[in-house]
Amino acid sequence: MISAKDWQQEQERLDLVTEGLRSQIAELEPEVSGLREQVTDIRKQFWEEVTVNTSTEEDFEETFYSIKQQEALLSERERSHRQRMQRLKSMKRLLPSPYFGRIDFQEDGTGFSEQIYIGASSFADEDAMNFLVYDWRTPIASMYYDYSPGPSDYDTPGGEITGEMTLKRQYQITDGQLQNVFDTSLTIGDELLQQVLGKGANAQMKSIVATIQKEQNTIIRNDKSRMLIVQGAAGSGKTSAALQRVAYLLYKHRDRLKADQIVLFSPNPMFNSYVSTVLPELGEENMQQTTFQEYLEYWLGSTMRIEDPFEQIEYALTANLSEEYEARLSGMHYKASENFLHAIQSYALWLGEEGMRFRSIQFRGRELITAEQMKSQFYSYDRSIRLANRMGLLREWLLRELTTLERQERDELWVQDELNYLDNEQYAEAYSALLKKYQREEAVFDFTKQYEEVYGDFRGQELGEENVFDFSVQEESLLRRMVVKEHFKPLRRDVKRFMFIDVVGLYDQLFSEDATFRRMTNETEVPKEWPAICKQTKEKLSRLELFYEDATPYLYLKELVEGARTNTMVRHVFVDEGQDYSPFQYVFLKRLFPRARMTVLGDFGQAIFPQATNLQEVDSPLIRLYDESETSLIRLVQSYRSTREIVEFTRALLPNEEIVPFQRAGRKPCLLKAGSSEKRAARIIADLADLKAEGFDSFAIITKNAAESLESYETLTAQGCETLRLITKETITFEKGIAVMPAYLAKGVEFDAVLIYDASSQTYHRESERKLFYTACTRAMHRLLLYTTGEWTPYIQAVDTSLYEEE
Ligand SMILES: Nc1ncnc2c1ncn2[C@@H]1O[C@H](COP(=O)(O)OP(=O)(O)OP(=O)(O)O)[C@@H](O)[C@H]1O
Repeated sequence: MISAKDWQQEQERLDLVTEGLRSQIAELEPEVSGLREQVTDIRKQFWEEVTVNTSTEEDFEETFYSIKQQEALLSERERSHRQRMQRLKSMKRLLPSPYFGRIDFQEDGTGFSEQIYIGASSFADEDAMNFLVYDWRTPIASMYYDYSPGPSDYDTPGGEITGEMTLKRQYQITDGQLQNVFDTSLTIGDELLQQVLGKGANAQMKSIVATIQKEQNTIIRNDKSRMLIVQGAAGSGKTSAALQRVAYLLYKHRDRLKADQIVLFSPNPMFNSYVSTVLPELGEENMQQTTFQEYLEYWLGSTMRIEDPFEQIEYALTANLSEEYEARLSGMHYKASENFLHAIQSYALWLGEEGMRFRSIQFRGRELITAEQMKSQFYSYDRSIRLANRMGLLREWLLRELTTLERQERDELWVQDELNYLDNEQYAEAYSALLKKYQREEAVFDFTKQYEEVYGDFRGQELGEENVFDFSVQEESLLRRMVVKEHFKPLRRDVKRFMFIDVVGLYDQLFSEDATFRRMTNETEVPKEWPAICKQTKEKLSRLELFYEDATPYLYLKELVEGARTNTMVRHVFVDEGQDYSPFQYVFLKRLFPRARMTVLGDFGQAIFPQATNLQEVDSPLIRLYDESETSLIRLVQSYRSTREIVEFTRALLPNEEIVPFQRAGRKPCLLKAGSSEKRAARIIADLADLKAEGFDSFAIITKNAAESLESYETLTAQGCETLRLITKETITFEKGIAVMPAYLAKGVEFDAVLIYDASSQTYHRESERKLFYTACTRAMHRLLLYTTGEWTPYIQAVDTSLYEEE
């Protein structure tokens, strides 16, 4: 705590800043609403004031400049309105708590020390001469996060500034009143962090600006790496740092980077709702948010049914052990591997030489162009041309062929039949087309005359000898052309979309017997379950369905053959829960966003999907995705979410993970063995009531899979537990209360208390499920309670007998 005198000085300064904010708000508010009216007025008058006159060239020019002028005026007013509006909003946001930190810094070579107050945004006094508050993202503010009092420095566009930090202070301010002031010698005082972390969980994630830790700050401000990889233990603040980083980038590059040029790939739609308030809280717009599944659906959903990752994990967790299961699991691993990625790349090269598969173009039950014709045309192109480019040439060829075939088709009998059934509208269309054609041929500009002539002809009147335009002959030929053209339209559209390539067949062909597969792909390491994997994949394909593990390789192959799509607008891609993506998916993202930098955040300790990628191993495909010189890896080991007691328990579940608990004390986890399922339910209900009475209000009953969620939901409800919320993969909003959910949906989110419904050895015994169990337990901030009706899962190594209770 600081002295009473210092406290008083601080409160006086706070009053001064609050007063300054109030008076500038009062000044700006009427201006902003005035501007809003002006802009609306200009919009309304826009067309009234502009008289469109195109009689002469000068008139036209005048009109053009008048529009331009109005437009410039409007956009200037709008810009100024936007800027003032933003200033007003940021001042209003600052008002209750204008800053959270202060550093006193004496720059080398100067004889005085400057007081830098740091808050969520900048605020200057009336004449904009003095900064009363510095935005946390300014270069000078970085020292607050990076240094303790003593020698310190920061980077500016003009170079490094060095000096001495003489004071570092933290504030808790509510409604313009100082609540707490801490002087700190640590980088960021533990006291403030203790207080923040001790609070209850929210339905929405909070911003951490006031307590960003040094290592998190390096993530937030990294502006060099093309690829920034963050491997961080559960609760180490990866998601928090990612969102602060978005806010930082938007601030630093505000003149050229907009929120919609940043994309976040999230683990599930509910997560989107969980993180959606952080950026608005910081005065920034939200970035785009999506899931990889959405992307797959977008490109493949119209032709194939794609299993989603949750269906896949449900299978992995619930299906009975059998040969088929082993094969599917082995397939999941193999299809997500780099080996398979290379196999597909080699397969594409092989296809450049032989084996390409096409779908013939059918028309009225006939084959217009056969697959064989396409194949021989395709392989007639120069082999040095890239596969996708050759495919482009073939597409051009097909379109030309269709033009020829379309012409030939006009004399077919079916066309005559169709002519007899044309309706009035189609006739009218033909006449209007004829009219245009006639106008072009005659090159006459007298529309009236033309109309009369054509109209006359329409009524059967003769045209003069010199007018040789034979309308009836022309009419029939035009109608024939129209009819055939209409029928050929879908053929052309399909050709343009590369529908003539048999991608299903190409992917299917890949799953050939061992020797053929090796020959086509140069692959040496084929899983021993290969025949069964082939059978399963082919069966699925025959129904135009794809396993989740097949969807990305399938799309990858499709793009190797057709050419890849790219999005050059996006500049930053964030991948949260990055361990859950396969090498394929990363190659994809790199190709899809060629101008973007990538930030991947994840924890291999929580890798619950079979397609997992290790983020930090030297030979991790992620580390090799971009050039080594462009790649940075940052490790976070300190865990902030859970109490020390919970972290000590959870880290024993994963002996190889490096996790350091933050020193926040709480109750030890409680392991309760109940005599029956009913007794367990009764105990859970009683525990929930106690936890509520203690003041907690966000709870999760976490289960292994969806079936167990439903069962526990029903059992607990039947025994009188009300207001339970059953979370499924379709749930899109995150709310407080008691949620019942499978562990894989609890990824990335947190609760005051977590209750593991069934921690028995019967439910969790496979080594592959250890990380799932760990993920579930690490969702707890303050309390962790585990229940069983049988033996405890072997992952629990707790020797502390005081944790165990029996009913
Ligand atoms: N510097 C910080 N100051 C205050 N709170 C923090 C800080 N860093 C992390 N936290 C808090 O710790 C909790 C966990 O953070 P976050 O969800 O970002 O971690 P994570 O690494 O993404 O976790 P997980 O991988 O387990 O999903 C959140 O409540 C967050 O607010």
